[in-house]
Formats: sequence, structure tokens, C-alpha cells
Amino acid sequence: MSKPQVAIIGAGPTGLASIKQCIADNLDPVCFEATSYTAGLWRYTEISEENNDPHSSCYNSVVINTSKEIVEKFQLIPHIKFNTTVLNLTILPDKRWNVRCVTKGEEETEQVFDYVMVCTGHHRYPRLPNYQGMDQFQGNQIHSHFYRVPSDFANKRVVVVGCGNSGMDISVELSGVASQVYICTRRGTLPWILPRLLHGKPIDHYNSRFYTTWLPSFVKNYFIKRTVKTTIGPSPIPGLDPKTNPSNSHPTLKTNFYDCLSNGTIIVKPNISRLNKDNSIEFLDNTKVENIDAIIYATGYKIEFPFLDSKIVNGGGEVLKMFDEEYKENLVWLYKRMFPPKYPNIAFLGLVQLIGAIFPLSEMQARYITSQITGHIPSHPPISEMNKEIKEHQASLQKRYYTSARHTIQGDYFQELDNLGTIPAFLCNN
Ligand SMILES: NC(=O)C1=CN([C@@H]2O[C@H](COP(=O)(O)OP(=O)(O)OC[C@H]3O[C@@H](n4cnc5c(N)ncnc54)[C@H](OP(=O)(O)O)[C@@H]3O)[C@@H](O)[C@H]2O)C=CC1
Repeated sequence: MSKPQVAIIGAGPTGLASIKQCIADNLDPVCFEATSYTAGLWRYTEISEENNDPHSSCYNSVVINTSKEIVEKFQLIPHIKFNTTVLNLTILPDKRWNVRCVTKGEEETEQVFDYVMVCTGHHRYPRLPNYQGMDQFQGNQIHSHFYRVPSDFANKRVVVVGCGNSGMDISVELSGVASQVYICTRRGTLPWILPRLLHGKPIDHYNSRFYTTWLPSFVKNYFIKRTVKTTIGPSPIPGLDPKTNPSNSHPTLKTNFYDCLSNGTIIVKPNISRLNKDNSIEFLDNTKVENIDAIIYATGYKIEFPFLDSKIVNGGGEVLKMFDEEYKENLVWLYKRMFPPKYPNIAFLGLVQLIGAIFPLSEMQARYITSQITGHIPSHPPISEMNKEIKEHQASLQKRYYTSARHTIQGDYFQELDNLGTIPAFLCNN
């Protein structure tokens, strides 16, 4: 009998884990990778005329592990079709998937697969705000996806929009070279800023099952607030400390942001109300800054899969009606964070924003899927049960996090691993 054929889309860390696991389970994987290299969105690439729409969102100072070891050790390269973009996936009457793709400089081709593992990540397509006057502003406007090095902004007056990790990192980098940096927060406050290291260890290493699963959130919030108070302290500019609890948002990690606030190289502003032709910018508190050279929108990413009908990922009409306008832009309606209830033989991996590293979960997801393809673990429950699980998960996210497009795929490290790893047949098989 021939081996089941599996299409893997993307050779980033999640795609590489998927190839490795398919090989281990005696499946036949073909990985389609749009670029000429592995590591996908996690590989730093310069922006140039030839590479003006980069895959990677990494700026030069982000420290990354490009997964070279796994590629070499498990001999994954022969399974990857580089420079090959998947254009379209269609489901066939026998529930297999037709993959239409094109390799650079060649004709389009089609191939049928028993299963598809989508591993393209969620930091590829910039989300932009919509401000009055954006089309009239004469300065440079870019999304943080296109930001690479601070020297491009030397001696410039720059406005950074958004206070996630990108906005905070970039504004601090720029503060060393720009003549003035402004950062806008649409919440009116700064986010919770947590120490990167605590007693010499990365802060996420203090996560434990007991902490994340058993402690009530008011106790967790108390501990985090106390840690922040004793390590970082409050904002040096009064009135900017967050009004929500630490557990209500994706955390932001410490840079020397507060140093920059105190010496004035970064000034915090509320959201923008309009941009003007004379390069001035007005804010919601009726203040105005003049002569702005550049705006960097660090406003996060859209979760998109251009080769697929979006309702496969977000559940479509009836499901979308349940959510707020912004939240539904990035809604992911997947059973166990991977499986669209109505579409068999396809899974999305790495679509969880963990507080902790994503790579162990990607690997666990790949193992779960290949165990299911090989029949070591049971297939899915009925569609109604899958929808119920997703609905409950989304309700718990909405209860915990404030409503924002950045919070639709949040996950806790241990719960997400346990959600897959506690199935006995799965453990025995691996
Ligand atoms: N060094 C590191 O470890 C880094 C990690 N990252 C990770 O990459 C991921 C993406 O981060 P990032 O690029 O910061 O994106 P995020 O989605 O995390 O943050 C986006 C920011 O933009 C704000 N925003 C969104 N839409 C608007 C709007 N229309 N008007 C004004 N403000 C808006 C959000 O506000 P609100 O909160 O109100 O939604 C939020 O402050 C995260 O997981 C992050 O942790 C990124 C950079 C560095």
C-alpha cells in the first residue's frame, strides 16, 4: 500500500517539525516553501528592490534560532520544494485536497494530497489602522513588518503607533538615533511591562501547571503586580500605568522604555485623530505634533491564508456574527486550535499565541496529526461537539482578555500542551 501523501505549507519551525514527524510516522511529506530557505518568518532578511515584500517580520535586533540543527539532523531538505508558492487549495469529492502551486520561473502545477498541514504562521500580513488623512501625509508611513534597522530613522521625528512588543522595542531602538520619538497608545495607558529575566531566568520559565491551571486569576494578578512593582516599578510619567489586570492582555517584555520616558526621548501620546498634509499629526486629546518625518504602524498582523477560502479558518457567516468587528478580523474557529470542524484532512499548526515558546507546541501538534492520520488516535468527534469546544474556548478568551484582534489566538503553554498530550494512545505511539 502506498504511504499517505501529506502537503505541508511553509518550512518555518512548525513546517520543519511537521516534516520530521511525517517521516517518523512513515508518511510521505512534500513541503512547499515560498522562499529559498528554511525558518520562514523567523529568518531575518534585508529589504531590497528584489525583496520588497518580505516574509519575515524580524528586525535586525530580534534574537532568533533559525532551526538549522533540526534540518540537518533529520535530513529534511529533500522533502522541501523551495521557491514554490501555494496558490490555491480545493477539496475534492473524496475529501482529498488538490494543491495548485507555482515554482519561480516555472509553469503552475497541481498535485493531490491525502492531507494538508498549514504551517504558514500568523505574522506575515500587516494590519493597518485607518486614520483620516493617511493618503495626504507627505512623510514615510510603514508597518513594523518592514522595519529593519534604526539607522534608517537617524535624526528624524518619528511616531510609532501601537504598544505591543514591536512598538515598544522599535521606539526604544529609535530613541538612540531619532531626534524625537512619539508612541501612541489607543488604550490611553501603557501595557503591563514585565521583566524579561527574573533572578537570572527568563520570566516564562516560572510558568508551571500549578501556576497557570490551579491558581485563581486574582492571585496570579497579585503576584505579577508585586513582581513588576519590585523589579520595574511604575511608569516615571504619572497616569500611564495600565488600568486592566496583567492577565487581561498579551504581555510586553522589558526594554529600557522607562529610561527613555524619563529622559524624554520617547513621548507617549493617545491615538491619532488625523494626519495632515503639512506633516503634522493630531491626537485624540487635541494635541498636535509638527514636522513628523515617519510613522511606523506597529499595529499587529492579520491572520490570513490567501490560498484558502477564509471561512475554512474563521467559521464563516453564522460564526462571525457572534463577534465584535475587530475581533472577527482575526477570528480562528478551529477544534483543538487546529481543525476546521467541517473540513476533514486539513490542519493549521502554530496558530496559537502562547505565553511561552511556540516550538514545543508545534511539535506536539504535528505528532497529534500524524498519529491521527496513521490511526493511532481516534478521529474527531461530531461537528456539533467540535463547535461546542471552540465556542467555549473563545468564550474563555473573551472573558480573560480585553477585546482586540491581537487576542484571538492566545493560549497558555501548559494547558495547550496538555490539551493534546494527555491522550494515552498518543503518548504510547510517541
Ligand atoms: N522581542 C520579542 O520577543 C518580540 C515579540 N513580538 C511578538 O510578535 C507578536 C506581534 O507583536 P506586535 O507586532 O507588537 O503586534 P501586537 O498585535 O501584539 O500589538 C499591536 C499593538 O497595536 C495596537 N493597535 C492595533 N490596532 C490599532 C489601531 N487601529 N489603532 C491604534 N493602535 C492599534 C494594539 O493595541 P491594543 O492592545 O489596544 O489591541 C497593540 O498595542 C506578538 O506575539 C509579540 O509578542 C514582537 C516583537 C518583538
